[in-house]
Parts: sequence; C-alpha cells; structure tokens
Amino acid sequence: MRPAWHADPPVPPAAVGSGLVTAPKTSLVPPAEAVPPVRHPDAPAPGEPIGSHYDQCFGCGSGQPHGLQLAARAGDGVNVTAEFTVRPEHQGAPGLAHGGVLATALDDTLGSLNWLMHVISVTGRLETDFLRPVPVDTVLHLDAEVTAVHGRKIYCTATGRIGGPEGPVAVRADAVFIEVKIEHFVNNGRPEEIQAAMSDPDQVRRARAFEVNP
Ligand SMILES: CCCCCCCC/C=C\CCCCCCCC(=O)SCCNC(=O)CCNC(=O)[C@H](O)C(C)(C)COP(=O)(O)OP(=O)(O)OC[C@H]1O[C@@H](n2cnc3c(N)ncnc32)[C@H](O)[C@@H]1OP(=O)(O)O
Repeated sequence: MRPAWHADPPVPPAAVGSGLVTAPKTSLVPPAEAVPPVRHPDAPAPGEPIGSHYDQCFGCGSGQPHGLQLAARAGDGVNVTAEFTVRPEHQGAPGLAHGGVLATALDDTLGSLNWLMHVISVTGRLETDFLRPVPVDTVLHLDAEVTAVHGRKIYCTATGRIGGPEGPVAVRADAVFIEVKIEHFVNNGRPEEIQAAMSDPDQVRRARAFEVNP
C-alpha cells in the first residue's frame, strides 16, 4: 500500500504572471566581464586565524554555546580553511548532522572570505550539494575561495571534507555574496543588539577594519 502522504494531490506549478513567480535568479557562474579577486594587502597572513566577526554569530561566535564555533584561517590566496566538529546538538537524523547546519558551516566559511578582501558582504545565493552523510563527532574540514568579482557580486565556492583535510567531499556550495556597507547591519539589525555591538570596542574595531578599502 502506498504511504498516506502519496495521496496528497500534487501542488500545481506557479503560473507565470500569477505574482508567485520571482525575478530571475543571479547565475552562480560569473559573467565574462567578472575579474579575479584581489587579496587585500592587510589581509591576515597565510595560516593566521581569522577570528569571528561577531561573538554571537551562530557560525563562528565563541559566545554562542550551541553554535558551530567555526575557526577559520587565512589561505595564501583569496581563500580560507576552517574546521567544524559536529556535536549532538547539531543533529537532524539520529547521529547525523542536520543539512541546514552543514549549509551554515559552508555559508559562514564563505563569509570569512570578507577578511581576505576587506570587503563586507552577505550571502545572496547559496546552492548546496550534500554528497555524504556527516555523523556526530565528525570534523568537517572546510575550504572556501573567491573565484571572481563583478561589481558588488562576489562569486565563491566551498567544500567540506570528512576523514581529514584531503578526505572525500561530503558537502559543497556555490554562492554569490553581495557587498554591503556597515549601514546594512546598523539599519536592519534589532536595535538592542546594534546598540550593544556599537558599545563594544572589540566589535567596533572589527567593523572598522572594513572601512578603509583602497
Ligand atoms: C558596529 C556595528 C556593526 C556590526 C558590524 C558587523 C560586522 C560585519 C562583518 C561581516 C559580516 C559577515 C557576515 C557573514 C555571515 C555569514 C553569511 C550570512 O549568512 S549573511 C546573512 C544572510 N544574507 C542576508 O541576510 C542578505 C539579505 N539580503 C539583502 O540584504 C539584500 O537582498 C542584498 C544586500 C543581498 C542585496 O540588496 P541590494 O538592494 O543592496 O542589491 P541590488 O542593488 O538589488 O543588487 C546588487 C547586485 O547584486 C545582485 N543581487 C542582489 N541580490 C541578490 C541575491 N539574493 N542573489 C544573487 N545576486 C543578487 C543584483 O542582481 C545586482 O547585480 P547587478 O549589479 O545588477 O549585476
């Protein structure tokens, strides 16, 4: 017998012109006019820890006990590496990492590429491939790099390997990040967290690192 959920009628595709169809998505493939990324002269030296952009960040903040506590390091190009150890609080299925958590690991590692170019950017599109299940206690070895830049669009890619830095790829992502100014956060964040961030000298110093972008 077919399971009950198969009895549901299929959802009809949204009709063009119904108002449900969104604008065309930006391709994840850079356009021909895109240029190679440039490593900022003040970027962290290869191998240097990058540190969190915000200690409450779910991806890399040390102040988030259930977060991923990602620790990224600069590569020698416009690239980074990071590790994430899957903990029980990150499960989706029994004993396995939740796919959204793995997407967060990829997203946050890509976000730390900001420090290599000294440009603030946020995720516009993130397309993930889940190739192997990732058990609890696994160390996910991440690497991410910027492949091209076109205007405010930053094209980048990330992989997460298991069993060691050269192990098989378990997850990967292609993404387009969009450059923004600090005002993006100041204008959109909840006032109490923004106020707290602006009165934290460490946070202000981290934000100021992006202000000079020759
Ligand atoms: C002292 C206090 C301050 C605190 C400071 C903290 C320090 C911060 C430091 C570092 C932060 C790093 C954080 C990393 C965390 C990990 C990464 C994340 O999870 S980020 C969160 C998830 N993402 C979002 O929440 C974005 C939400 N979306 C938006 O806000 C907007 O849609 C935004 C900014 C992405 C674009 O809006 P528009 O109005 O500025 O952009 P338009 O002018 O329409 O487009 C510009 C170009 O970008 C393309 N574009 C726009 N949106 C796109 C999209 N979603 N996907 C692909 N392309 C897109 C467009 O096609 C256009 O391209 P054409 O110039 O025409 O070629």
